[in-house]
Amino acid sequence: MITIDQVHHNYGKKKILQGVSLQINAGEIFGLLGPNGAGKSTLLSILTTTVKPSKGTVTMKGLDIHKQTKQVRQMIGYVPQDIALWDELTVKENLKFWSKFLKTKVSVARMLEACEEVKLQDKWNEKLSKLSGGMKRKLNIAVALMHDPDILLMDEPTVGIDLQSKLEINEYMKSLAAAGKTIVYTTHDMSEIKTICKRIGVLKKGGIEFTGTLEEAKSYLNKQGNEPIVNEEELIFAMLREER
Ligand SMILES: Nc1ncnc2c1ncn2[C@@H]1O[C@H](COP(=O)(O)OP(=O)(O)OP(=O)(O)O)[C@@H](O)[C@H]1O
Repeated sequence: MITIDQVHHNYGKKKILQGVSLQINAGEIFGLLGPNGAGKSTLLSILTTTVKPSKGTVTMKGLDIHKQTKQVRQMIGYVPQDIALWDELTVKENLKFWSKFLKTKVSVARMLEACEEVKLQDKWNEKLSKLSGGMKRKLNIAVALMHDPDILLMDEPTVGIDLQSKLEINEYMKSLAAAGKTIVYTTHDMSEIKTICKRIGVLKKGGIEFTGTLEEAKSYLNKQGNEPIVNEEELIFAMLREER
Protein backbone atom coordinates (compact mmCIF):
# COMPACT_ATOMS: atom_id res chain seq x y z
CA MET A 1 0.00 0.00 0.00
CA ILE A 2 2.78 2.47 0.96
CA THR A 3 6.28 1.66 -0.23
CA ILE A 4 9.13 3.88 0.87
CA ASP A 5 12.32 3.08 -0.99
CA GLN A 6 15.74 4.41 0.00
CA VAL A 7 14.50 7.84 0.99
CA HIS A 8 17.14 10.41 1.94
CA HIS A 9 16.53 13.91 3.20
CA ASN A 10 18.86 16.72 4.23
CA TYR A 11 18.17 20.17 5.64
CA GLY A 12 21.15 22.07 4.27
CA LYS A 13 24.18 20.06 5.32
CA LYS A 14 22.25 18.30 8.09
CA LYS A 15 21.51 14.71 7.06
CA ILE A 16 18.20 13.62 8.57
CA LEU A 17 17.01 10.57 6.59
CA GLN A 18 19.74 8.40 5.12
CA GLY A 19 18.14 5.58 3.21
CA VAL A 20 14.76 4.87 4.80
CA SER A 21 12.92 1.89 3.33
CA LEU A 22 9.55 0.70 4.62
CA GLN A 23 6.48 -1.20 3.53
CA ILE A 24 3.21 -0.26 5.21
CA ASN A 25 0.20 -2.48 4.56
CA ALA A 26 -3.43 -1.64 3.89
CA GLY A 27 -5.60 -1.89 6.98
CA GLU A 28 -2.83 -1.52 9.51
CA ILE A 29 -2.00 1.11 12.07
CA PHE A 30 1.73 1.49 11.74
CA GLY A 31 3.46 3.21 14.66
CA LEU A 32 6.40 5.28 13.45
CA LEU A 33 8.56 5.66 16.53
CA GLY A 34 11.89 7.26 17.25
CA PRO A 35 13.64 9.60 19.65
CA ASN A 36 13.08 13.39 19.41
CA GLY A 37 14.61 14.77 16.26
CA ALA A 38 14.94 11.37 14.56
CA GLY A 39 13.04 12.62 11.51
CA LYS A 40 9.52 11.20 11.99
CA SER A 41 7.76 14.47 11.11
CA THR A 42 10.12 14.93 8.18
CA LEU A 43 9.22 11.48 6.86
CA LEU A 44 5.50 12.20 7.33
CA SER A 45 5.91 15.53 5.47
CA ILE A 46 7.47 13.59 2.61
CA LEU A 47 4.50 11.20 2.62
CA THR A 48 2.10 14.16 2.43
CA THR A 49 3.97 15.20 -0.77
CA THR A 50 4.71 18.67 0.65
CA VAL A 51 8.43 17.92 1.14
CA LYS A 52 10.38 16.37 -1.71
CA PRO A 53 13.06 13.94 -0.56
CA SER A 54 16.66 14.58 -1.58
CA LYS A 55 16.72 11.02 -2.96
CA GLY A 56 14.48 7.94 -3.12
CA THR A 57 10.89 7.16 -4.06
CA VAL A 58 7.56 6.66 -2.35
CA THR A 59 4.56 4.94 -3.89
CA MET A 60 1.02 4.78 -2.54
CA LYS A 61 -1.34 2.24 -4.08
CA GLY A 62 1.19 2.00 -6.90
CA LEU A 63 1.29 5.75 -7.61
CA ASP A 64 4.56 7.66 -7.39
CA ILE A 65 3.65 10.37 -4.90
CA HIS A 66 5.94 12.99 -6.41
CA LYS A 67 4.77 12.34 -9.97
CA GLN A 68 1.06 11.64 -9.50
CA THR A 69 0.77 14.17 -6.71
CA LYS A 70 -2.74 15.41 -7.49
CA GLN A 71 -4.28 11.93 -7.30
CA VAL A 72 -2.24 11.04 -4.22
CA ARG A 73 -3.36 14.16 -2.33
CA GLN A 74 -7.01 13.09 -2.69
CA MET A 75 -6.08 9.73 -1.19
CA ILE A 76 -4.43 11.03 1.97
CA GLY A 77 -5.55 12.77 5.13
CA TYR A 78 -2.92 14.49 7.27
CA VAL A 79 -3.12 15.42 10.93
CA PRO A 80 -0.21 17.78 11.62
CA GLN A 81 1.56 17.94 14.97
CA ASP A 82 0.59 21.59 15.38
CA ILE A 83 -3.07 22.56 15.30
CA ALA A 84 -3.74 24.10 11.89
CA LEU A 85 -7.05 25.92 12.44
CA TRP A 86 -8.42 29.45 12.60
CA ASP A 87 -9.51 30.75 16.02
CA GLU A 88 -11.93 33.31 14.59
CA LEU A 89 -13.84 30.76 12.46
CA THR A 90 -16.49 28.33 13.71
CA VAL A 91 -16.00 24.57 13.52
CA LYS A 92 -18.10 24.44 10.34
CA GLU A 93 -16.19 27.36 8.78
CA ASN A 94 -12.84 25.75 9.58
CA LEU A 95 -13.94 22.58 7.81
CA LYS A 96 -15.19 24.60 4.83
CA PHE A 97 -11.91 26.53 4.68
CA TRP A 98 -9.82 23.35 4.57
CA SER A 99 -12.09 21.64 2.07
CA LYS A 100 -11.70 24.63 -0.26
CA PHE A 101 -7.97 24.96 0.36
CA LEU A 102 -7.31 21.24 -0.23
CA LYS A 103 -9.81 21.14 -3.13
CA THR A 104 -11.48 18.05 -1.68
CA LYS A 105 -15.08 19.01 -2.62
CA VAL A 106 -16.71 17.72 0.56
CA SER A 107 -20.45 18.26 1.14
CA VAL A 108 -21.59 20.05 4.31
CA ALA A 109 -23.46 16.87 5.31
CA ARG A 110 -20.20 14.91 5.17
CA MET A 111 -18.41 17.63 7.20
CA LEU A 112 -21.02 17.27 9.90
CA GLU A 113 -20.59 13.49 9.80
CA ALA A 114 -16.81 13.88 10.25
CA CYS A 115 -17.57 16.05 13.31
CA GLU A 116 -19.87 13.36 14.67
CA GLU A 117 -17.17 10.76 14.21
CA VAL A 118 -14.92 12.69 16.63
CA LYS A 119 -17.93 13.65 18.83
CA LEU A 120 -17.76 17.36 18.06
CA GLN A 121 -21.17 17.86 16.44
CA ASP A 122 -22.45 19.96 19.38
CA LYS A 123 -19.76 22.54 18.61
CA TRP A 124 -20.64 22.87 14.91
CA ASN A 125 -21.46 26.60 15.12
CA GLU A 126 -19.03 27.43 17.92
CA LYS A 127 -16.02 29.66 17.31
CA LEU A 128 -12.75 27.82 17.65
CA SER A 129 -11.53 30.28 20.28
CA LYS A 130 -14.27 28.93 22.60
CA LEU A 131 -13.11 25.32 22.28
CA SER A 132 -10.73 23.50 24.63
CA GLY A 133 -7.31 22.32 23.42
CA GLY A 134 -8.60 18.73 23.24
CA MET A 135 -11.59 19.76 21.12
CA LYS A 136 -9.26 21.60 18.72
CA ARG A 137 -7.22 18.41 18.41
CA LYS A 138 -10.40 16.52 17.53
CA LEU A 139 -11.25 19.07 14.85
CA ASN A 140 -7.70 18.75 13.49
CA ILE A 141 -8.52 15.05 13.04
CA ALA A 142 -11.94 15.73 11.48
CA VAL A 143 -10.26 17.99 8.88
CA ALA A 144 -8.04 15.08 7.84
CA LEU A 145 -10.95 12.66 7.71
CA MET A 146 -13.73 14.60 6.05
CA HIS A 147 -12.91 13.56 2.47
CA ASP A 148 -12.80 9.89 3.56
CA PRO A 149 -9.15 9.25 2.58
CA ASP A 150 -7.73 5.74 2.26
CA ILE A 151 -4.49 6.74 3.96
CA LEU A 152 -4.18 8.68 7.18
CA LEU A 153 -0.91 10.29 8.23
CA MET A 154 -1.09 11.32 11.86
CA ASP A 155 1.66 13.23 13.66
CA GLU A 156 1.07 12.94 17.42
CA PRO A 157 -2.66 13.53 16.92
CA THR A 158 -3.80 13.04 20.51
CA VAL A 159 -1.34 15.26 22.40
CA GLY A 160 -3.23 17.23 25.05
CA ILE A 161 -6.49 15.30 24.71
CA ASP A 162 -8.17 14.07 27.90
CA LEU A 163 -7.97 10.35 28.57
CA GLN A 164 -11.61 9.57 27.71
CA SER A 165 -11.38 11.37 24.35
CA LYS A 166 -8.06 9.73 23.61
CA LEU A 167 -9.56 6.28 24.19
CA GLU A 168 -12.51 7.17 21.94
CA ILE A 169 -10.18 8.38 19.20
CA ASN A 170 -7.99 5.29 19.56
CA GLU A 171 -11.09 3.07 19.18
CA TYR A 172 -12.16 5.10 16.17
CA MET A 173 -8.70 4.68 14.57
CA LYS A 174 -8.98 0.93 15.09
CA SER A 175 -12.38 0.87 13.38
CA LEU A 176 -10.97 2.84 10.43
CA ALA A 177 -8.11 0.35 10.08
CA ALA A 178 -10.57 -2.56 10.32
CA ALA A 179 -12.47 -0.93 7.43
CA GLY A 180 -9.28 -1.08 5.34
CA LYS A 181 -7.69 2.34 5.91
CA THR A 182 -3.94 2.56 6.24
CA ILE A 183 -2.77 4.66 9.17
CA VAL A 184 0.75 5.91 9.85
CA TYR A 185 0.85 7.17 13.40
CA THR A 186 3.61 8.90 15.33
CA THR A 187 3.32 9.13 19.08
CA HIS A 188 5.49 9.16 22.19
CA ASP A 189 2.59 7.69 24.19
CA MET A 190 3.39 4.12 25.19
CA SER A 191 -0.19 3.16 26.01
CA GLU A 192 -1.32 4.24 22.54
CA ILE A 193 1.45 2.26 20.90
CA LYS A 194 0.41 -0.86 22.83
CA THR A 195 -3.29 -0.36 22.22
CA ILE A 196 -3.52 0.55 18.59
CA CYS A 197 -0.35 -0.18 16.62
CA LYS A 198 -0.33 -3.45 14.74
CA ARG A 199 3.34 -2.99 13.85
CA ILE A 200 5.97 -0.46 14.74
CA GLY A 201 8.95 0.96 12.88
CA VAL A 202 11.84 2.46 14.81
CA LEU A 203 13.56 5.38 13.10
CA LYS A 204 17.02 6.10 14.46
CA LYS A 205 20.23 7.65 13.17
CA GLY A 206 18.71 8.29 9.77
CA GLY A 207 17.42 4.78 9.11
CA ILE A 208 14.83 2.21 10.14
CA GLU A 209 16.39 0.01 12.80
CA PHE A 210 13.44 -2.34 13.25
CA THR A 211 9.97 -3.08 11.92
CA GLY A 212 7.56 -5.63 13.34
CA THR A 213 5.11 -6.34 16.15
CA LEU A 214 5.91 -5.64 19.81
CA GLU A 215 6.33 -9.41 20.28
CA GLU A 216 8.92 -9.44 17.49
CA ALA A 217 10.63 -6.41 19.07
CA LYS A 218 11.00 -8.41 22.28
CA SER A 219 12.82 -11.28 20.56
CA TYR A 220 14.89 -8.77 18.55
CA LEU A 221 16.17 -7.22 21.78
CA ASN A 222 16.67 -10.57 23.49
CA LYS A 223 18.77 -11.79 20.57
CA GLN A 224 21.00 -8.75 21.05
CA GLY A 225 21.79 -10.03 24.55
CA ASN A 226 19.83 -7.40 26.47
CA GLU A 227 18.42 -7.97 29.95
CA PRO A 228 15.08 -9.85 29.65
CA ILE A 229 12.27 -7.37 29.03
CA VAL A 230 9.49 -7.49 31.61
CA ASN A 231 6.72 -5.34 30.16
CA GLU A 232 5.78 -3.46 26.99
CA GLU A 233 6.63 0.00 28.40
CA GLU A 234 10.14 -1.21 29.15
CA LEU A 235 10.31 -2.78 25.70
CA ILE A 236 9.37 0.42 23.87
CA PHE A 237 11.73 2.45 26.06
CA ALA A 238 14.59 0.05 25.24
CA MET A 239 13.80 0.16 21.52
CA LEU A 240 14.00 3.96 21.52
CA ARG A 241 17.25 4.25 23.49
CA GLU A 242 20.04 5.69 21.38
CA GLU A 243 22.62 3.19 22.60
CA ARG A 244 22.05 -0.31 23.90
N1 LIG B 1 12.51 22.93 8.08
C1 LIG B 1 13.61 22.53 8.72
N2 LIG B 1 14.81 23.12 8.52
C2 LIG B 1 15.93 22.71 9.16
N3 LIG B 1 15.95 21.68 10.03
C3 LIG B 1 14.78 21.07 10.28
C4 LIG B 1 13.55 21.45 9.67
N4 LIG B 1 12.57 20.63 10.11
C5 LIG B 1 13.15 19.80 10.98
N5 LIG B 1 14.46 20.04 11.09
C6 LIG B 1 15.44 19.30 11.92
O1 LIG B 1 15.42 17.96 11.45
C7 LIG B 1 15.52 17.03 12.54
C8 LIG B 1 14.34 16.07 12.49
O2 LIG B 1 13.17 16.80 12.84
P1 LIG B 1 11.74 16.10 12.89
O3 LIG B 1 10.78 17.13 13.37
O4 LIG B 1 11.48 15.44 11.60
O5 LIG B 1 11.97 14.99 14.02
P2 LIG B 1 10.92 14.14 14.87
O6 LIG B 1 11.44 12.75 14.93
O7 LIG B 1 9.56 14.33 14.33
O8 LIG B 1 11.03 14.82 16.31
P3 LIG B 1 9.96 14.94 17.52
O9 LIG B 1 9.76 13.57 18.09
O10 LIG B 1 10.67 15.84 18.49
O11 LIG B 1 8.70 15.55 16.98
C9 LIG B 1 15.63 17.89 13.81
O12 LIG B 1 16.97 18.01 14.14
C10 LIG B 1 15.03 19.22 13.38
O13 LIG B 1 15.61 20.26 14.12
